[in-house]
Amino acid sequence: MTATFEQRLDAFRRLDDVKMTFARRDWFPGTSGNLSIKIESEPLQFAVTASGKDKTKLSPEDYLVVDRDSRPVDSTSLKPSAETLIHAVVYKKFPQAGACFHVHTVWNNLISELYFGQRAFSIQGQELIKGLGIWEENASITVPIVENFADIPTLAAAIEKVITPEVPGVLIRNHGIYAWGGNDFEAKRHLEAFEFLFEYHARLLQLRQAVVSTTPTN
Ligand SMILES: CSC[C@@H](O)[C@@H](O)C(=O)COP(=O)(O)O
Ligand SMILES: [Zn+2]
Repeated sequence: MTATFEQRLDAFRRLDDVKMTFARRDWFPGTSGNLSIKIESEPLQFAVTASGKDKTKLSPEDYLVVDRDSRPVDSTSLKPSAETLIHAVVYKKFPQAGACFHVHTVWNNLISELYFGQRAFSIQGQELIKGLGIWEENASITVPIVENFADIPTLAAAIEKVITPEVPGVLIRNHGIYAWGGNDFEAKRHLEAFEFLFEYHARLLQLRQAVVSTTPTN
């Protein structure tokens, strides 16, 4: 069934809300980033940001609805995000996912470059890991990191291969993060938790370095 007018309006309003919250944090530099909310599972349809828009602004032409092949459901002059295929991969691999958000931040870019050699970033014993829905004591998480292939089908295939249901996110080297959740509230919480963990870890490394370089050796 095609998404109803009410379903679209609800998804677009939710996207507006998330978008403006992230925009206030400067999470969309240079028109980067894209957001989606699932509307229908069978057949898959989701609302996604239009490509190349200034995501710090609201306009009547910010979103469109696409199908499982990332094609617009309605006739429209809007182009779906260039990275819509990645959202589709997430929804197809994890049918329970209801929203997927992508941002480029300095912290996620730094972590993706620092740990690209291991193709993963791991962190343990941080309270904010609970923000990812992982409640065990002293939990550790591993976020996969993929190469930033310019060809989006290649990038989407690389992402499909490494994402797991345990950790709701993936880093793209020197590009950004995709995070998802059962709905927009959960996907936002996951993204915020990841960003906290990345910033904490990068700052910790900096501080340790500063302490080492100012500690007398004798
Ligand atoms: C302008 S830099 C960012 C783009 O290359 C891309 O990575 C991105 O996140 C936004 O693309 P978009 O097509 O607007 O969804
Ligand atoms: Zn991007």
